[in-house]
Amino acid sequence: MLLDVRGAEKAFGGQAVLDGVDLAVRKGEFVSLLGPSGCGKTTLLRIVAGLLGADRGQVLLDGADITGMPTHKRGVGVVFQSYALFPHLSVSDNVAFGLRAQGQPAGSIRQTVARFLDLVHLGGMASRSVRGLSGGQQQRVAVARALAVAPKLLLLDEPFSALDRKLRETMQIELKHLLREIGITTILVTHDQEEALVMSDRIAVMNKGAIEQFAAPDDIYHRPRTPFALGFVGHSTRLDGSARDTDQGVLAVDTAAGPVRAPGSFVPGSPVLLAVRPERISIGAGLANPAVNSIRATLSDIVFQGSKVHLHLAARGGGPVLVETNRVPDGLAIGDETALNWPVADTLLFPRETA
Ligand SMILES: Nc1ncnc2c1ncn2[C@@H]1O[C@H](COP(=O)(O)OP(=O)(O)OP(=O)(O)O)[C@@H](O)[C@H]1O
Repeated sequence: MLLDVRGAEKAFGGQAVLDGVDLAVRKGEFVSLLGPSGCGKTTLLRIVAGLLGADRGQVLLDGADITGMPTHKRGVGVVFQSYALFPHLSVSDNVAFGLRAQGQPAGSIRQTVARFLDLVHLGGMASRSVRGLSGGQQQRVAVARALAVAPKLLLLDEPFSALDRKLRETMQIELKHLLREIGITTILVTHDQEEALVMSDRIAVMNKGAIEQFAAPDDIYHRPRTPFALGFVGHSTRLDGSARDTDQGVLAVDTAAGPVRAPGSFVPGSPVLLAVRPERISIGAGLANPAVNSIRATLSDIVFQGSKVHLHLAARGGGPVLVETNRVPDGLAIGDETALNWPVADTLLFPRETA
């Protein structure tokens, strides 16, 4: 592991913000800390950066305990949400800043600055003032400045939030490729699931000061471990139910929309939550197939998403259902009732909290 955070705890004014967090990041990996505002992701990043001390716990980088070490000695590069560029300095002087602070010789500084400005496509703007740069260009300077000192670890705190959607998407892909090329280990803080899905090798889904799941994007989408991870990454339809019985590893559940089956097992009578991703549901005739769940629902809205269509339905006796499809089935109109089918194997099962 390049980075190993063990049992990090932090409270502000008696309020716990990090609740004994462990985070182990492999060398060369791109990891996102994903979660809603206030879940503690920036606090965790700042502890890794050395900008904030944890109340308890340890931070190891490359095997060395850096828990009490000041930021500038840690070998980490940080890109902040605001970029925090030096406004009175030129593009190249911004990038050279850390190298000068390290006391590197002028010739080598010139070479390094030129190399990183080329990498971020700002080769022609070295002598420009950073004041006149666009948001995307400023971000590139901030990235070049952070990378120029050859950190072991790059920390990115919501670095795309000041950019408009189109530029954000371009910069995400560009930065992902650049960081992979350099091979640097990176941790990104974001509340944007798309961003985390696009960029990460693994995502740590955070909720209320704890990591609920730390896994590859694909794993979190298809095998969310908690209802929170299910809800925070991707869309889903949720059905509340009560466990009936288990037969050969498949649980039968009674829901308001009718009986539904899911892989798993619970004590009969337990409150459970069932969920299914929108692209797994198909519209058609009702099926009496033990490997397929089938419920009935009424179409309430059709929302075009470009290449996909979202169908919003109301389950008979139940709540809202979301179906993602390539096109609206022939003859299906708003107000029509239809059968919805999805594989039992694609049905997610969780314990349900009851108030
Ligand atoms: N220096 C501080 N003093 C007091 N409370 C703080 C301090 N820093 C953070 N907090 C509180 O700790 C909680 C977690 O903050 P943190 O910035 O880590 O959340 P976050 O998940 O990064 O959210 P956001 O996306 O809004 O930045 C918040 O409730 C915040 O108000």
